[in-house]
Amino acid sequence: MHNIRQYQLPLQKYMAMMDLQEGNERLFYKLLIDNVEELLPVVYTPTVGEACQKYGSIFSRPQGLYISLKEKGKILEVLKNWPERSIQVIVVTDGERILGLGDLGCQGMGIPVGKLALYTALGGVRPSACLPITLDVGTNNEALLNDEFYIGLRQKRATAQEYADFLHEFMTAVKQNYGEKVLIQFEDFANHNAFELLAKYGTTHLVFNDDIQGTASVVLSGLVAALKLVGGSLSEHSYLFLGAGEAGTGIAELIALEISRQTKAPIEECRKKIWLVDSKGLIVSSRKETLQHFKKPWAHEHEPVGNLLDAVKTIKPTVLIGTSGKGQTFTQEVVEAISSFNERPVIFALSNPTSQSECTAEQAYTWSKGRAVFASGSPFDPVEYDGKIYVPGQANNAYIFPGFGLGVVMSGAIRVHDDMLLAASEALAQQVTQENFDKGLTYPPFSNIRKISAHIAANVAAKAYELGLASRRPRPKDLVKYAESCMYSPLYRNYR
Ligand SMILES: O=C([O-])CC(=O)C(=O)O
Ligand SMILES: [Mg+2]
Repeated sequence: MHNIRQYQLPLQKYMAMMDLQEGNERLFYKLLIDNVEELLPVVYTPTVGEACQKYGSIFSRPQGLYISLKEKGKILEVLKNWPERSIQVIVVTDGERILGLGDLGCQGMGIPVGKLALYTALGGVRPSACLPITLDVGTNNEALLNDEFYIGLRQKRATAQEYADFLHEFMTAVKQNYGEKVLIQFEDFANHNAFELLAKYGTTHLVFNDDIQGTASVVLSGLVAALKLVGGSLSEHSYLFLGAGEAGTGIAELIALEISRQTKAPIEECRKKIWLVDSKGLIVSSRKETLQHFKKPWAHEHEPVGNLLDAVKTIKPTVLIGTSGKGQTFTQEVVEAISSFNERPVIFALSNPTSQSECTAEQAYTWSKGRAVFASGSPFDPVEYDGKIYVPGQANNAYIFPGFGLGVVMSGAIRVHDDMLLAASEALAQQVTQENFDKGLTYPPFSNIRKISAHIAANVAAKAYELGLASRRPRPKDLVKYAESCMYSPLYRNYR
């Protein structure tokens, strides 16, 4: 830590940490686990975003497995080149939507590498059981195509049938090589592909989309906890989203599902409490014809509204959630408007990295005069406003996916079910203590994350058993203890 702290720039710390991961993996995990709050922003958002943008020019050694279009027809062979045989979790990207930074092509590799480092540090999945994969299907990022240090194929992205065939070969090869019980986490795919892949492979493979499902689970948990601060039940609130992509529609659907479970009302009814704004304004029924299919369930009866501020004023939501990938879109006017009719507005600015956050923590607290219950996707430091300290929560899927994945692999689950996402969400919300609430926090601190992950894993596994999706028999009696016993710890062996 002394060495790492000597570096001034976060990117230098990142590079030093990546060197350490390569040179002394145990020490890397020991540092990360013991200093998680300090190092998470280094190996994960926001710094990993900058690292991906500059990946070619900071490149020293390859990490993870690249599979390019050139390997079409030989993907199984390529997979067999990876030295580890017993893989439990794959995180795969095609780099088309890296955080809120757009198409970074092959340089998106930083994301699967970073996510899997958290699988191990936060969720205790053995490092050798983790496989980061980047599918190189080209990039439409002109700057990268012209960059002498770009590390990927210099061609436009494959699309349509060519893309579908390539992905199909990949999915088939993974199952053939590693069996049914390898968890495949899709990460940072563009909207259209993300929804399609999840729907297509959800019934044949053990797949999980972190941006749709992981984000949904973490945000639902934060909302349930926020209700302790603002009062009311989920169904008594109204929700407005800016951004109707993977995170926005994923969160919206999980909220609707949970409301439906709680009130026994049909899910179609529950969806009506939730409104989404995209780049063309409020999603309303008159736009239905031209909407992408994943937005259609949110096209409620309403006259057209062109922008977020007007939508806030007409819908009068109690909860405002940003998932658009664009920074500084929760303007002073927007925050003041929602604060004018809510005693305690709930404001979640979820886009990553920090540069893309819809507003900063300081802005949220200042413009709401200290009344907002605020959380963000990337970390913000505590803010002092009017003599009081406000601690923002970090509503990032990093709370969920490591424990979720551990629960899946330890129970030998063969499919992911939405109820397992609800189970993860519930377990996380239960880990928020009175002391956290007293500080205005809707998430427990990351310093306890391994204990939190064990509880999430146990609840997810319990649900998998209940649904008949778990293949590990017999079912361990105490699932929390079992989860803890499965967790990798970076200890040196004793030699005699
Ligand atoms: O990586 C993160 O910090 C959260 C996430 O999945 C995303 O923004 O795509
Ligand atoms: Mg992501």
